[in-house]
Amino acid sequence: MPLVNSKELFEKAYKEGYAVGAFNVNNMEIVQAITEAAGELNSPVILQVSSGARKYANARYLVHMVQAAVENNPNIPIVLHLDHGDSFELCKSCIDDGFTSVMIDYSGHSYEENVEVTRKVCEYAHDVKARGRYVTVEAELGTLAGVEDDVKVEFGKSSYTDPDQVQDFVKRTGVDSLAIAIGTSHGAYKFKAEQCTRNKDGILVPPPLRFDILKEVEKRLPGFPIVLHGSSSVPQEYVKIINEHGGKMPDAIGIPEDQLREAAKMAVCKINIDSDLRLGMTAAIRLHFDEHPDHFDPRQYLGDGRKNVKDVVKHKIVEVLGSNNKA
Ligand SMILES: O=C(CO)COP(=O)(O)O
Ligand SMILES: O=C[C@H](O)COP(=O)(O)O
Ligand SMILES: [Zn+2]
Ligand SMILES: [Zn+2]
Repeated sequence: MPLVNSKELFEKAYKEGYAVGAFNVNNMEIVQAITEAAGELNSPVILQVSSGARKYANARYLVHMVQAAVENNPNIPIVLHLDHGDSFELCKSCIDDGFTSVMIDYSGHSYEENVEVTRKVCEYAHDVKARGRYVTVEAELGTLAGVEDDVKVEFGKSSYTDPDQVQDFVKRTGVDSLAIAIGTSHGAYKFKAEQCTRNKDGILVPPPLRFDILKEVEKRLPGFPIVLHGSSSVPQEYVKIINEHGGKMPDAIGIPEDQLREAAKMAVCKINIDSDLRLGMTAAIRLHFDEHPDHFDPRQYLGDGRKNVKDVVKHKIVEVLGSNNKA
């Protein structure tokens, strides 16, 4: 099937209590790993492109690599989504390039500016008469901590989503899904040590997600799909491999998977994961170089990286998202 938007995927996910994984793509191996995993597990999947990815890989390369993945996996629905679009112009350009879904992230601006720009993107994206297809739009209310594109939100400067704003925002913008801030955060260092406790193995345990806010949002917007960014769990086995093979990632920590699984059963229909793929790729490549100092063929170490990324995605689909066999 051709690329799809996220509308029907989210309707089904909401009804059946699972979430669709949104994984960031930056190169061919990552596109292949994600779509092979989803294909083998008969799962819908969202491939998302940040503006950093667009700069790195070139927009045309990414669109065509995703098209190749669609041809190779004709039985699963695949969405091509812009992650953290920071302007109307960028969203427009991706829509014109064939993206089936975009995020306009104006959550760092005033509420009224966020409403205005999101509304404008929706007007363009939803104009079926103009381009014969409906492009779905995600927006954000509240700000996550961590590094997001070139913007670093300091710990303590992040703000949770205010449930009192969500109805007005959705009504005035016509947006299709909403990313909310309930304590997730971007990157591999999601919490400072002083925000956490340590378990018996000395591993940091982060503060729990604000399920009370999620429940309030769900009450105000019944049936409406919610998105969680910053949802990597930072698998400690990969951090350990990285640290034991020349890397240095002290106190890297993520969101416990059981909490994400709970969220996926609720109104959360899209869960964003990027850092865990990076960790899988990096762990495999560091291990490969340590074990085979004589290797210099990129296919050998990138092949190991690709295999690890595929394992990560399969694990997420089955154990966290619950989207296997939902294609
Ligand atoms: O939210 C993300 C992309 O938009 C990715 O989050 P992570 O850094 O937790 O993987
Ligand atoms: O939300 C951020 C994503 O992980 C994308 O990261 P990036 O901007 O480094 O491509
Ligand atoms: Zn944001
Ligand atoms: Zn994000």
